[in-house]
Amino acid sequence: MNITLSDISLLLRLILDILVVWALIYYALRIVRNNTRTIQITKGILFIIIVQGLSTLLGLNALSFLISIFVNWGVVVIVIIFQPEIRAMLEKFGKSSSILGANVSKEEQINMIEELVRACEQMSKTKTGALISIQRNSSMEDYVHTGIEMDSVVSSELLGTIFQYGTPMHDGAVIIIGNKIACAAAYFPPTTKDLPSKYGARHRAAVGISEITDSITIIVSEETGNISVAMNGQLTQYKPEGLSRLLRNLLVPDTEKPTSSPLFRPIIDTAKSLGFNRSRRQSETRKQQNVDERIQPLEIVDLTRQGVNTHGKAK
Ligand SMILES: Nc1ncnc2c1ncn2[C@@H]1O[C@H](COP(=O)(O)OP(=O)(O)OP(=O)(O)O)[C@@H](O)[C@H]1O
Repeated sequence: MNITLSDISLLLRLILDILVVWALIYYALRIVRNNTRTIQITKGILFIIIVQGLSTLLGLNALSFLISIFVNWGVVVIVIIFQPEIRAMLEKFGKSSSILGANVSKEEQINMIEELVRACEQMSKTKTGALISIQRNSSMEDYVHTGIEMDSVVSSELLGTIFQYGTPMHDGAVIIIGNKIACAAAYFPPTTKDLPSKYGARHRAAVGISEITDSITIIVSEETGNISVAMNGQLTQYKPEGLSRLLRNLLVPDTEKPTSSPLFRPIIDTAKSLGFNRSRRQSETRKQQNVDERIQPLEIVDLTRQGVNTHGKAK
């Protein structure tokens, strides 16, 4: 059998086509899964598609006509409704890692984590409420503009001062980009999910921002002093040592590996954010390590699962 160059080219194009479509579906499903709003809207769209199928099958022409008008305009409606999610997805594809983007060295990043964890530990002891979000691949510029803009290297003293009760900037969130505080007193859109009643507006805001960006958001509870982290719509409680390990795992780039050419950086970053850079075993080990760092399993609020009662205990 003769395989020509055009056959190989056709095969490569086919593989590329499948990979791109797969990545788009994978991303879309991830966005839908992590956000109650998108789950509800997707259910609505599926319902309309089923009704249209049935109406065509049963010959209900008027209903079928009405739905077809709706479907024709549906693309525009979907783009408008999903605008924040589509934007987040495109930014994720197009932007390089915030660490690389902000040109932060490994030492600076480690120093930022140490200062941040020290601040959280101190605020936890004094029960000072805090909400701190670290930008990763998705841009948080829009949220920076809702607060008081700053450009200061992260230090535990500065974070402690910002969240000091009664000061003008203590209300709202701090956003960290690279190793700098980009703003204080920022507003995050709260989640629409049903959270256990012990979680108030601060935790809602943290979960909300974690649903629409890939940020890491740390909450220190004013009520209990507990430190929690919101990521991908999930809230997990950590001890300071666990928090430090988690942040190092997620934020400190692996410098032993050779750095990639700037041309391929966006592709590699996207692949990394999709989890292609880690072997399954490495990712399992890290996951396990993070699970071990959690303060206690019963305190984990897995918001993607339905079986959570009002005390935050998984059924
Ligand atoms: N949408 C928001 N964006 C940013 N910060 C917010 C938002 N909503 C509330 N906050 C912050 O959370 C504070 C109120 O927290 P609240 O006590 O209601 O929440 P909580 O989750 O019960 O936290 P805690 O355990 O600390 O009491 C506000 O003073 C404000 O600083």
